[in-house]
Amino acid sequence: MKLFSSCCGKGSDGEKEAKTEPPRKVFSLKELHAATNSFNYDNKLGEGRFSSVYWGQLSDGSQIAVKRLKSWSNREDINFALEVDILSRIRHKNLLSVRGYCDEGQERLLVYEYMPNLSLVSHLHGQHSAECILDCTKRLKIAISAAQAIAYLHHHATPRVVHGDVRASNVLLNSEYEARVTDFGYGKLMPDDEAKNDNNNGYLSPECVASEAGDVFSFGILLLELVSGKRPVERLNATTKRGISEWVLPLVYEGKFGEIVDERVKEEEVGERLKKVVLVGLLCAQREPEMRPTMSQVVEMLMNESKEKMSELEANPLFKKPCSGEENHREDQEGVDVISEEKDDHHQQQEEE
Ligand SMILES: Nc1ncnc2c1ncn2[C@@H]1O[C@H](COP(=O)(O)OP(=O)(O)OP(=O)(O)O)[C@@H](O)[C@H]1O
Repeated sequence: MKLFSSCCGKGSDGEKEAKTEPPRKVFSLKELHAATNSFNYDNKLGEGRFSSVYWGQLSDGSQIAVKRLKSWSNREDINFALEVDILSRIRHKNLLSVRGYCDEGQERLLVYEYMPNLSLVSHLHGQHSAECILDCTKRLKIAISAAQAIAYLHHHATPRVVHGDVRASNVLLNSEYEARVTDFGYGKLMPDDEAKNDNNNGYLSPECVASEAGDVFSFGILLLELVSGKRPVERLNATTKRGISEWVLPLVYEGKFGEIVDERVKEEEVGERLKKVVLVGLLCAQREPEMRPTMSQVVEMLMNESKEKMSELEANPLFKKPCSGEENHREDQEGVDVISEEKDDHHQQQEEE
C-alpha cells in the first residue's frame, strides 16, 4: 500500500526539517519493560489487528502508551527506524505523533503520549458508551479537530500522507476531548494480508484504494457514526448488513435530523446543531470519489457558521428526495450499498474491549 503521495520530492521542506530536528528517542527494551510492568495484562489499554497497546510511566513520571507490533518478523525488508523517523516528523496539534521507538531483537515498539480519554470508539460503542460523556459540544469539537488533522496530512504535511485507515478507533481523545488522530502512514509497517481481510468494515470507500478521496469517504462515515452513535455497518438480518449513510439519507430527505442524533445526547435543538455534521458526512461518503469534497473543504464547512453557507450546503441535490424513476439510478451513484455477510465481526468485538 502506497501511503506517501508522489509530491514528497527531494529537496522539500521535509528534508530541511530532517537536518534540523532531533531524531525521535530510541528507547531500550529494558526501559519499556520497566515502564509497563513488563507488559503486564493490567497495563493493557487495548488490542488492534496489528498491535497491543500498554499504559506505562517513564522514570521522569510522564505517562506513555506503548504499541507493541505483532507479526513484525515477516517484514524484515522494511527499515523500521527510518519509517518511524519519517512519520515522527509529521507534527500537528491534532495528530498523535511518536515520542520514540524501540527495535531490539524481534520486538518493534512505538512510544506515544498517553491519551487519558482513550479512543472515540470506546465512547461510542465500548467501555465508556453507557456513561455518555460525549455531549453535542464535545462531538462538534471532535469532528472539527479530527478533520483538521487529516486535512493537515493531505494538504500541508511533508511528505503528504494518505492516512489509509480513518476510523473511530484511530481517533484518540485528550483530556479536553480534542481529537488526536493516530496510525497515519503506517501501511508499510503493518502486514498487508490482514489489512486486505478487513476491507468490509463500512469505512472503506467503494473504489477500495488508499487515496485522499478514500480518506474523505472514511471520514464521512466517521462523522455519521459520531452524530448517531451507530456503527458504520448495521446487521439487518442473518445475511444482510446496511451501511450507515443508507440509513441516514432517507431521514435527511424527510428533515428528521432529531432521529439521526444519538439518543444518549439529550439536549434541546441538538438536531439543528449537529445537522451540518450530518450533511458534511453524507457529502464525504458519496460513492463517486470526484463528488466528494477535499479535507480542507470539509474543515471549512464544519467551521463556517454563516447562515448563507448552511443554506448552500442544504441546497445540494444530494439531500433532495429523488423522484420515483430516478431513485434506482441515484442509489447507484450515492451512499453505501447494503453489504452482504462479511468478516469484520471479530474486529468490531476487539474494538469494544
Ligand atoms: N496513545 C494512546 N493513549 C491511550 N490509549 C491508546 C493509545 N493508543 C492506543 N490506545 C488504545 O489502544 C487501543 C488499541 O490500539 P491499536 O492502535 O492497537 O488498535 P486499533 O486502532 O483499535 O485497531 P486497528 O489497529 O486494528 O485499527 C485503541 O483502541 C485505544 O483504545
